[in-house]
Amino acid sequence: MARKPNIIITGTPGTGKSTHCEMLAESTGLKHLSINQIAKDNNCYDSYDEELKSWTVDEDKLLDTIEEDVKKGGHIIDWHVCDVFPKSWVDLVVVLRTDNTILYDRLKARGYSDNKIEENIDAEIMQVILDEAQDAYDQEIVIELRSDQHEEVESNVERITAWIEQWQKDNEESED
Ligand SMILES: Nc1ncnc2c1ncn2[C@@H]1O[C@H](COP(=O)(O)OP(=O)(O)O)[C@@H](O)[C@H]1O
Repeated sequence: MARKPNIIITGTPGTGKSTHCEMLAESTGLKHLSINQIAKDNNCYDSYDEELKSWTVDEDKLLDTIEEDVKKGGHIIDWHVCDVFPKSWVDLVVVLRTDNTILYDRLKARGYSDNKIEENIDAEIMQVILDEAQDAYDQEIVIELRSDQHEEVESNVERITAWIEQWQKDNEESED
């Protein structure tokens, strides 16, 4: 059977990663890997950041935990960090982008502290994650999609689904 692609859905917290991943997993049958949840379930942490009130992830332990599964293909990786996954694992990187004022409201609604909101809004303005994605992976596989409005979730998912179908066709052909 043909291999299925691995896709990273990344972006600043609140841009809509898990919303997109859930819908995409439903429409494609690819498996949604919520990295925050996996890190928590497998205790892949190394230290606690007092200022941000969150744990920092032990990336080596995290990669060891998911390697065997991800290498088989067919996974949607959902995390705000994208540049730690080996290039050979990754077929497409989607960076979600959200308008600052919309993102502010989403993070406020989530109950984030002012510090944490400010840090995330600054990262979105500076396009930190897009830069990281473009530095870590080939330009052709990194795409940037808007995630301001609900309708965009659906159109983005359609676009990624079409990309997956094309990828699978191309890969079947190259197997002949
Ligand atoms: N494109 C969008 N339009 C409107 N609301 C959105 C959109 N994407 C996400 N949301 C909402 O924003 C909040 C954060 O989305 P979520 O998927 O949890 O983000 P992330 O996983 O990137 O932190 C949720 O309440 C979600 O319903």
